[in-house]
Amino acid sequence: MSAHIIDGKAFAASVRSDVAKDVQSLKQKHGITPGLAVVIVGEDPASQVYVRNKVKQTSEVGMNGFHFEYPADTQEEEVLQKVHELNNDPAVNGILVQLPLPDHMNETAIIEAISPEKDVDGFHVVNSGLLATGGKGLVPCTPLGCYLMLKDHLGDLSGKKAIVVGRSNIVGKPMAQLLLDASCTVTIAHSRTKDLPAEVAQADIVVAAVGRPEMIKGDWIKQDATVIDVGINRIPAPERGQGKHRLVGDVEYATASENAGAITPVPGGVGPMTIACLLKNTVTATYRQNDIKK
Ligand SMILES: NC(=O)C1=CN([C@@H]2O[C@H](COP(=O)(O)OP(=O)(O)OC[C@H]3O[C@@H](n4cnc5c(N)ncnc54)[C@H](OP(=O)(O)O)[C@@H]3O)[C@@H](O)[C@H]2O)C=CC1
Ligand SMILES: Nc1nc(=O)c2c([nH]1)NC[C@@H]1CN(c3ccc(C(=O)N[C@@H](CCC(=O)O)C(=O)O)cc3)C=[N+]21
Repeated sequence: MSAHIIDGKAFAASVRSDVAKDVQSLKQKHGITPGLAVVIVGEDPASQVYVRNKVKQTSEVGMNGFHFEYPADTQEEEVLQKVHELNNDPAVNGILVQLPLPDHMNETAIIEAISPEKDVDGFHVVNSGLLATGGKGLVPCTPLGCYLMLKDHLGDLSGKKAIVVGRSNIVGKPMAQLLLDASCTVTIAHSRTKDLPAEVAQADIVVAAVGRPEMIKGDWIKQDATVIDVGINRIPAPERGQGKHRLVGDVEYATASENAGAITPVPGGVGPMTIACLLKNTVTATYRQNDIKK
């Protein structure tokens, strides 16, 4: 059996269309245009596409976008200064500082400088704390996108066995938290996990967030499991011409599709949903900052 392909690109378009409606209503009823500020330091080539898509889609949904680029050798103090300025700017409802930051910067210090109400990435310790304790904060975009796709495809998730491979603060941990909140039985695997194939084989839901091209093999996947592939890996593709690359996920897609009930492709799966959820979080933040009920 060949798996159902979960179309993240189409789902993201529908999330953005809902966001655009909210933006319209905020403008018409309240005279507010949500604003998203993006701060980028240095030139990480993998981040460039992401940033381009963000800028384009921010204006497509009718929001204001503010874009700040700094060279890689900028002092941390200058970025902190900008974050403070954006915290105090009423036209800015959401702030995203693109990661990774150059090595000489303290990533944590910069993230914690963002006002939690404007932290549309959901990386601030206040927001991760709220997520961990069932509070109402802002949820990191990538896990939120994965969760929305799972809910849309499976409906009730309660009692399902889920495995999250990867335990980063930005993907793995918040993903596990969301699955736990949805009453899944959750395993979090990482580089020290003893028998990863055996752990994966038990799961009804597999979320792969490792950052290693196609490391989750297709024959590990339980029959009819739902597979969400967060990985975005650029690998050489000489078959497309000299120096060309292509994107692959963390899951061996062709073989996993034979076992899985449903699977997200790369590209066209989690990536577009991440950006859609960033816009969604910006609208959510705008409602809350202005004390408006949706
Ligand atoms: N689609 C999207 O919107 C986004 C995609 N990504 C992609 O998702 C992937 C993960 O990102 P991120 O969480 O930031 O990555 P990190 O590098 O921060 O974390 C990777 C995790 O994978 C674990 N890991 C590494 N090797 C193995 C292994 N052999 N077996 C099991 N676990 C392993 C690590 O374990 P340990 O903790 O033990 O070291 C770590 O917890 C990347 O491909 C990234 O590009 C990221 C953000 C957004
Ligand atoms: N503060 C911060 N927040 C982030 O959320 C964040 C970040 N920093 N740094 C980088 C990672 C990576 N990330 C992606 C989002 C969308 C796509 C995306 O749209 N991908 C398309 C493909 C794009 C292409 O063709 O290259 C897809 O998968 O279909 C990719 C990567 C967000 N990240």
